[in-house]
Amino acid sequence: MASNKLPLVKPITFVTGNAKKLEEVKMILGQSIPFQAVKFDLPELQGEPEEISKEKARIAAREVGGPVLVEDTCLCFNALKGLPGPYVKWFLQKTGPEGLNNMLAAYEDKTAYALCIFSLSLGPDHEPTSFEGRTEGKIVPARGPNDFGWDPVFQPHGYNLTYAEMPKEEKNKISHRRRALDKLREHLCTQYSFMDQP
Ligand SMILES: Nc1ncnc2c1ncn2[C@H]1C[C@H](O)[C@@H](COP(=O)(O)OP(=O)(O)OP(=O)(O)O)O1
Ligand SMILES: [Mg+2]
Repeated sequence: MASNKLPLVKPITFVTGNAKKLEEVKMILGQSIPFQAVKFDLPELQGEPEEISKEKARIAAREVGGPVLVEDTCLCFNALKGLPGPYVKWFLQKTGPEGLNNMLAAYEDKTAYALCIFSLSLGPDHEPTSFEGRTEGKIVPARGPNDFGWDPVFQPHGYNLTYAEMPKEEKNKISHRRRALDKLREHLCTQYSFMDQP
């Protein structure tokens, strides 16, 4: 029976400058989607999270000349109307996780959400499609190993542990990145069939 899925030349190239991010994506996707990784620090626009992610995908598709996947992560404080959001990387570099917690000292509301937006582009002439995952939680004084970003100060709702204190498998079951990747996997598996390079 003829399949009505679109052919997609594999693998998709995941472009990121962040080795830890790549590690999580590999753990979550396993063998379900054929992809390879390229280490490249893509320039990032200022603006709304989805547009930042899509623009990274457009640039990556031009660089790679084929199907690419990129991701942009935001940490959004409700008391600050969503800031630092996509700029959390630069806040973190200057202040460390503890500085992020201190930023909320003046506010009663410590709630926050982690937002992850993957963008898939099939190539330089294609408009990217985005997949968003969001996990609600709150910002707490840092606890747990400080080896990935703001993990020590983010405690997801329903847990007594921060992302940093949770076993990796547990974090990857509920994380913003997991939720976004579930949507991406569903999209790829229902719309495309993977084929080898001609
Ligand atoms: N799951 C996570 N847990 C904790 N910190 C994270 C997580 N994901 C990302 N971060 C950190 C890393 C960065 O400091 C910031 C997100 O910025 P972002 O631009 O998405 O990453 P990046 O610049 O390190 O990689 P990329 O090259 O893919 O853009 O949040
Ligand atoms: Mg980045």
